Amino acid sequence: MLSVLISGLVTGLLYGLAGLGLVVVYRASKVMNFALGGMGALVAYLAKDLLGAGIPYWLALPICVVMGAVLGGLLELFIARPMSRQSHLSIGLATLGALLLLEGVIDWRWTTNTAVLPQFIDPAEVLHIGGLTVAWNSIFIVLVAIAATGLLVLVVDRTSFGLRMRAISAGAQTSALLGVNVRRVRMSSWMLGGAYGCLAALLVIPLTYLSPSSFTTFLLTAFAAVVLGGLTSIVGVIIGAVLFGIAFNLMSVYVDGSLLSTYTFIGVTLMLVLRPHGLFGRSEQEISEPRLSRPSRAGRSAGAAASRNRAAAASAALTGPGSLVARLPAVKYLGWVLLAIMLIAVPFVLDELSMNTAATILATFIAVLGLNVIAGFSGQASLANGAFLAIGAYTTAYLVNNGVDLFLALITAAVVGAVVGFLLGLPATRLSGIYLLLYTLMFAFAVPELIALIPAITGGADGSRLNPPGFGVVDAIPQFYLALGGAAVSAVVVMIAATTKLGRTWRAVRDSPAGAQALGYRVARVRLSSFAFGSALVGFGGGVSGVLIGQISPENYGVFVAIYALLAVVLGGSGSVFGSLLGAAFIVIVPSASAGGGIVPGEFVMGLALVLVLIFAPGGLAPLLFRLWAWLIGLVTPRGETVVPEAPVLAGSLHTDGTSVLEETEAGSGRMERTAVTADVVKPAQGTTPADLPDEDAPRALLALEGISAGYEAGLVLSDFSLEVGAGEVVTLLGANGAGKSTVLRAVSGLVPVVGGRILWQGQQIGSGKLSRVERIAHTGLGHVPEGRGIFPDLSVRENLRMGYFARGEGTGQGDDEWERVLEMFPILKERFAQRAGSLSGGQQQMLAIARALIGMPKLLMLDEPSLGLAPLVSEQVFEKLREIVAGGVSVLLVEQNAHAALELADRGYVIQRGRVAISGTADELRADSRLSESYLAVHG
Ligand SMILES: Nc1ncnc2c1ncn2[C@@H]1O[C@H](COP(=O)(O)OP(=O)(O)OP(=O)(O)O)[C@@H](O)[C@H]1O
Repeated sequence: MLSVLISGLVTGLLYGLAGLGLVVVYRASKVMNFALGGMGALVAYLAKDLLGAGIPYWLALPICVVMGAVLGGLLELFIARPMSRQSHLSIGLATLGALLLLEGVIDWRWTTNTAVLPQFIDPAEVLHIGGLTVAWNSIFIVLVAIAATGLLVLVVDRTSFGLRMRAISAGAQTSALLGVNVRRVRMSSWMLGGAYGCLAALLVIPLTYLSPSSFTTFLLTAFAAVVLGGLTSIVGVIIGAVLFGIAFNLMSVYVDGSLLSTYTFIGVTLMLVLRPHGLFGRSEQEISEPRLSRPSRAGRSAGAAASRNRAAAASAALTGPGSLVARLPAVKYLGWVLLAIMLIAVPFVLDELSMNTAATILATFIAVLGLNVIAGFSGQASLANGAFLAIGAYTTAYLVNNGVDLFLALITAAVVGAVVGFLLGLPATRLSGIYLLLYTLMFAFAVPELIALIPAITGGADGSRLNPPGFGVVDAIPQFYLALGGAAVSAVVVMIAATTKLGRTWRAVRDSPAGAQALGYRVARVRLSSFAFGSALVGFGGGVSGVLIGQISPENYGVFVAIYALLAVVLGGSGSVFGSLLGAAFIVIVPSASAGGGIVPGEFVMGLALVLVLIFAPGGLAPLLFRLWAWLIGLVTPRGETVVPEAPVLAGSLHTDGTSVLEETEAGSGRMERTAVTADVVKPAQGTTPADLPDEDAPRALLALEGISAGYEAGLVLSDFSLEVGAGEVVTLLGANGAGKSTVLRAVSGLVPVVGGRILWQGQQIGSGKLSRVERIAHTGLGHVPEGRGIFPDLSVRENLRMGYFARGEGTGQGDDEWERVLEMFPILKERFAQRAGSLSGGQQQMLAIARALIGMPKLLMLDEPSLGLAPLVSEQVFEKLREIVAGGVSVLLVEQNAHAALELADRGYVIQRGRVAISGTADELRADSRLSESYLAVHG
């Protein structure tokens, strides 16, 4: 018993260590780095080579851990960073691509065969304590794991890096405004995660075996252990993992080892339903930050506009009013008809081998399409595809082997798929992101066990034959037409569903669950319907592909089947029927081509393709082909017959270096990019000035906005907007909701790119040279307290204040004169030093936000609606503090709804209306202006 507990402890600590590798990255980037599995295997092979070359273990181990850190850094640099504006899930999928790529590299350089990596300490070396024998290697693992965990706790809780990491986990944009270099922190986290994951791999692989995917399998279980412990607490992760390891070992010895994954699935399900944030985790509060999309890139230059004109012409040729499509509706389906004819002709033109491949593609297409309904149409990424394929195949086999007609059996497989999908979907509708992935992954692990459990029906581990009369292994042509018929029916059913209300609600829920709920949709029910619908298709596809395989067994349906299916959805195009076909063709052809003597391993090609598509064509291959098709149709359309929409042109340059400040800050992360056309036409830029050189006629103003245009993907908000703030001046910016006030402040801070005009800050142009990134702008003395205060809720008051130091471009110091002065000014904060900032009252949070900005010693303090949501008395206290700050000589740019209070404080003011300056003048002039008193002062006075 004791030895089982000890081995459980060792396993648990290793799960924990691997889990920490995942958690560190997750905390900084909200991404599950699945590539860690491949990284661990790669460094283990490297370790084997180093040991083989005579390098001692004590040296090889740290070399390989450093290598893990380097791999982590490369992943951040080449995958996470270019994708930083995409959803976390997309980046997670790209790491799956990187996993395949790394496995391909291992295949290429080393082998696909299993090997053995020796243990650090010879297993023969044991310690006898009483009657107990413990291997020294186990003691070594326990000590290393405890030391590594302790070190990480110290780093995260006590160092400046840890503080920055926790801060960006709650709000990357706000951290950047405070001067934190978000990219650098993320890079360090990926490196740290790589080192921890690879250390775990080097300790665990010697206990099992070495193969390209052995550490991935371990890591997927570690993933479960980590989520059980809770992602927010490092110690929680380790304790959760140890409990998991011990329970796992006890079960495998005392209960039924053959049902381990099933018990895990049940445990994970209960945990996710009862404690969604794990045993020791808690719901982490994040700062609500705006998603800042850029104005359309296509509109930034005349050249781009011209090419967009051509693309628009081509699209209009296909779909626009008066277009070819409008005149001849059949053209819309021309592609499908051509494809159908080609497919029907396959048996007449292709040899048997190629025909079998085509049949496999079609059967795979059905399953990929089913997953696309779940993941692409309704936005629920699932790893249970292999399990549903198995359910469909076994149902079909059982019925056919008992004399049921094949077609009836296939329909039953679809019904069983739908029912199981519905049941699985019940808890799934409450889950999203990695929690949903984990849940479906555990289900995928459990199903093969359950299949083996009922050998009377499934044939157990030996599998089951599925050779319906007329469709046996030698009947290639009927098999092909079965797959083609199944694929055609599935495609038509999905196409019809997509155009009905059902399909529209799927997409509405995918694009914005909250928005869909506000519109009256029952989100859970909609998700459940897509889960059941998609699973029915996958079950049906399982039956069809089972007929093609002939002899089915649990190994056909491992978790990699699901990973490949997800890959096919993303590669082809999520939410696209044609994309599913492309994706299916890819995952069938590439591995079989490489198995047939290809030079490059199939995993490598698939992984690389997935990564490249996700980075450069996030919509998948189908939209690209569609554009090509539209272009071809455009070519054959007689000139002058198409209606080309007026293509708007955004003239003028963005920045002198051609890049937006926003692109570099990752401020808009979490949103899928879509290329939209901006409808506004803006005036040309007024020329640019090299930022690092003093301006020729240097402005006296501290801050000068000179006819700027700026906005978002949906359209420009500011146009020809000018404003100045002099040294020591207090300027207020007034305007109605949505007028563009916050956008002005965001443009100054570099969060929103300026596409026309320029902003000069102390004579240098924002967006270029030294001022090309948000955090660098903050370092030059520009303080920005954003709308909603931007307090880090889970950091203490003291830690929030320490964040202020980053704005000076230094590390976190404390206790200097400024610190003391600020605390004197806000004594309440000193009283609440150790308290969680999220537990402060609204007024105190506002004081904290202002105090934190002051610690950064700003020359100009920009405040976005500091009185928002505060009771009048508290709001008056905030203004009292602002008066003190102004008396101290800090310039202020104040955005306020309360015009009365703002004009009392300000020297001058501007009123903004629909992105332009409507009125400007001194505070007295504005107070006397009847237009202003009608619209603001009367209401707020
Ligand atoms: N992140 C964003 N993405 C797209 N559009 C946005 C975004 N933020 C604001 N907008 C749009 O830009 C316009 C101006 O918004 P902005 O927040 O600058 O106005 P505001 O004057 O500060 O008003 P409010 O007091 O409501 O914040 C609005 O039409 C708004 O819908």
